[in-house]
Amino acid sequence: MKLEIKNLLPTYFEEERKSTSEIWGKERSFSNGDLVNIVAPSGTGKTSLVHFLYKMRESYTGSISYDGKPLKQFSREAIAALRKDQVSIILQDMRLFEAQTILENLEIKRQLSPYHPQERIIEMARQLGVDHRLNALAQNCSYGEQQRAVIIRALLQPFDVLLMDEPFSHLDNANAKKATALILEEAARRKALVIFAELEKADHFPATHLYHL
Ligand SMILES: Nc1ncnc2c1ncn2[C@@H]1O[C@H](COP(=O)(O)OP(=O)(O)OP(=O)(O)O)[C@@H](O)[C@H]1O
Repeated sequence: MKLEIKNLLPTYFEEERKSTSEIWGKERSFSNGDLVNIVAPSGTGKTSLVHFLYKMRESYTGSISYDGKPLKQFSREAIAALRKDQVSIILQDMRLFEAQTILENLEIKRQLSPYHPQERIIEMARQLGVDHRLNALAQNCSYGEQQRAVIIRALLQPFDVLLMDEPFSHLDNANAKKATALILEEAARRKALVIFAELEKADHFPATHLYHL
């Protein structure tokens, strides 16, 4: 799948941002297998960019297209299909069902967009060191545990593109490394494009493209 951005800029940013950014105001094209690290200090628009790419917000000028089709033209049905089968996301805002267990949260997602068998949930949880929390209610889990669950949730569905906005903000370095390894394994399995927005350059992420926002 090809993701292209052209002359993109949040409507609430000054035009001059285009002259200092390697993303805003530029033309970029990404495809399957690309590992894109977007380095973005606070306030440079990391969350805005990820929200735009997932069509959660449309307050931008310029264009975003998937396989040549402008995202702004996707119907409600087309965007639902895109999110179900082609584009997965790890947001800062974790959006777990608080009164459900971690396993229930993950199983709901797995059944919605089947890709892996249920055993894979357990394996991934073990790999990230949260298997002992699978039967705990999401609301009783630490932010770090919830964040690992959110990472697993994103990896349960099929995808060609994985969008990540500060996915390791609640993890220590050792756990961030384990999570990166799992993400890379799952992305490689699908030959996916990964867009990884982070405050600083992530040494444990083998980026094929590095841009400063
Ligand atoms: N809808 C909006 N209207 C006006 N300004 C906005 C809007 N959304 C975001 N901003 C501003 O744009 C800037 C970038 O916001 P964004 O959340 O994209 O940044 P970020 O790089 O993800 O920051 P952080 O690392 O602090 O999460 C901020 O100054 C923010 O206040």
